[in-house]
Amino acid sequence: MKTTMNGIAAPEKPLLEIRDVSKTFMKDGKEFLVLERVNLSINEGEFVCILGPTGCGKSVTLQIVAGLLEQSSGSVILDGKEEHGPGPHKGMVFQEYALLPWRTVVENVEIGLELKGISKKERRRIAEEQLDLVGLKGAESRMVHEISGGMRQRAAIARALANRPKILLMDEPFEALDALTKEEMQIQILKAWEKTKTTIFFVTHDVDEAIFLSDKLCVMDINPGRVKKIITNTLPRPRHELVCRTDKAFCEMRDQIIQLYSSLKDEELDLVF
Ligand SMILES: Nc1ncnc2c1ncn2[C@@H]1O[C@H](COP(=O)(O)OP(=O)(O)OP(=O)(O)O)[C@@H](O)[C@H]1O
Repeated sequence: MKTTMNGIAAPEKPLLEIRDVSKTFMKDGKEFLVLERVNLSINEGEFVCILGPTGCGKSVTLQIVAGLLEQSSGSVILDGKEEHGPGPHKGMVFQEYALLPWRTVVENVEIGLELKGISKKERRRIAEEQLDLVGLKGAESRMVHEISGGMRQRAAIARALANRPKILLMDEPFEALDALTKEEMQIQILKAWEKTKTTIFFVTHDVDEAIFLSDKLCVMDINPGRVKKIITNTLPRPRHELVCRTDKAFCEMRDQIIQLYSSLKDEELDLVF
């Protein structure tokens, strides 16, 4: 809860509302339900992670919010308006970096700005600012094939942030990286989030990553994908040091989530027997 200047608690404003979203796909000529009445609200400036076992529908949920998939029922409200389809106000970062190999790093970051018709000088200024924010100062003129996976993902984040999106949607963005680079990237995204105050909706199946990054965790159940529990993250900020992963609060949250996961397995066993 934020406080106003007179010290009175102000209600937080939901930026994104996923309301009763269900999704079915066709499989072998039959409909199968992947998401069942998913409800989730994300406040402006919040960092929310969606977590759950493989196949529970995390990516499908994110793709519906991104406008890349259409829900079968329910609605997605962004900043008070019902959303249909993708748009520049939704920045996206996926596991694959999707950078254009024939462009330099800075030219990749400028793509969205170019489409918006921003002048060359201004888009270069914005792109360089974003590259600096993600720790890529000095790599502006390098080609994509000349930089590491971690650097490519930084460039992809800079490109998404350059458009000043209302929300940044990230689907397991660090999964393809080695363990050390993944940890560096987690710290980097927290720093970028703190500076830009961008709302972030982040998909992961890595419990430690979700606790380290988020304000709120949405744990999903499987078959069909549903919201099992929404947990407020009690781990103090700032969290720039990985050592906070040994904090009591971190370990308690980890235990809580692991217990939730084992209850998902029990339910599946209940169904089997
Ligand atoms: N375009 C599609 N057509 C048909 N089925 C799909 C499609 N996209 C996803 N699915 C199915 O929907 C279910 C949920 O997929 P989703 O990718 O959202 O899972 P996830 O929770 O993100 O898993 P993971 O952690 O492994 O990435 C899976 O059974 C998947 O096979």
